Amino acid sequence: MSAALFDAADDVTRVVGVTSRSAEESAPSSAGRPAAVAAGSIRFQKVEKTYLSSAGPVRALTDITIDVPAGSVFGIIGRSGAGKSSLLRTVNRLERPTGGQVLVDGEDISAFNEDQLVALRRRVGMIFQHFNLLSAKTVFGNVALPLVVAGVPAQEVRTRVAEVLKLVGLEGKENTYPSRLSGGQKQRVGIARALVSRPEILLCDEATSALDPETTLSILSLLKDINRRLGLTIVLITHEMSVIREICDHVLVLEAGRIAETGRVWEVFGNPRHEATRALLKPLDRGLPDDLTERLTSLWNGEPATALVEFTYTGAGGLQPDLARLLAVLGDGTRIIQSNLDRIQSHVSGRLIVASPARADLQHLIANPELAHAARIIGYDAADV
Ligand SMILES: Nc1ncnc2c1ncn2[C@@H]1O[C@H](COP(=O)(O)OP(=O)(O)OP(=O)(O)O)[C@@H](O)[C@H]1O
Repeated sequence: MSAALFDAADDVTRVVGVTSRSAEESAPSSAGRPAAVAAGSIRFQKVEKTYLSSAGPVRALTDITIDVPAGSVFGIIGRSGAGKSSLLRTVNRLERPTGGQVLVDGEDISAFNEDQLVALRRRVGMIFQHFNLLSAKTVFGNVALPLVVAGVPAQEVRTRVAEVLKLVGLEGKENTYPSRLSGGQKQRVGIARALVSRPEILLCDEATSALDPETTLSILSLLKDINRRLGLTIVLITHEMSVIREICDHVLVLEAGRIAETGRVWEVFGNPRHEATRALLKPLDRGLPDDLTERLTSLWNGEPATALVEFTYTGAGGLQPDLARLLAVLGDGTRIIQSNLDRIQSHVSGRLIVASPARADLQHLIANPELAHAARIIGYDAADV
């Protein structure tokens, strides 16, 4: 989220409902939900968003239609300015679409009045990149805030805060102030505050972007754990494919406000179709080392040489690198040079590069659909690579 564009303190105020009339029971959480719709489902239907700025209209979202299954972890990724924040924030009406509808549990939230919005924001929790904690309040005070605002009795507040602090691993930190916490602990407080209202949906706005890699992994694993244990839907935005790979079931790639592609994570990783997706995946692809690239020739002169062959796996149809089969086809002297394989949602995808003695029929031998989804000779080296 572009910090300059939004007032983060204002966001958290609206999300915990400080400015709204307090009444936890103001509108029943499932009011109006069609019987067949699972709690925690979201449908974006022809969603459009155009901002009116002093420089003229800015079209942020165009024709977004997609379902977020209840109970899934759904990642939205895209380059800066692609529209991720704009889309995420329509789910709790921090942004209002200028066209189309957002349905939460089958209800169109665009016509919600103030009371319904208060109830919606209890069903849809949110965490932020910069945590947005109140520095003058302790961990307990921050986490308790949404319940206190909602007029929940003190004893129940204590019970529920203790419950969520245990869930996020912050027992014993109740009386600590945010300034004494690490970034990861602050985000755990943010998660606890979002969960204390027992939401069906958790929105994560670049929740790990301000954290180091190790803390990022611990927060992602906490989110996955919460998703599994509580069954709540998680929608997260990120600009890092590694975050998507780590915890998401489904991914939506946005490009200039439109859907570039979408699908299950293993499908999109294994066979990225859009240029924007391939660019986002690039940092995860190690590529061939320079020392090898520089030595390779594209033509073979028939003399003894080594051929470097790249096998590509998309994860489709259960096809995996089978070393025995590769050796049976390529023969003795075949060695693995580099592997860029990933196992996502039980599907193996990526690239395997092997060195094999050059021979005239090699191209024919590797074009075997039982070996890989695609295969190509990268080049030849007269010496042994
Ligand atoms: N309040 C606003 N007024 C005017 N333009 C806006 C506003 N909010 C967002 N935009 C514009 O809408 C487009 C999408 O912005 P958005 O913040 O949704 O993208 P993003 O993918 O989340 O970007 P980033 O990763 O940089 O946070 C951008 O062109 C942005 O400049």
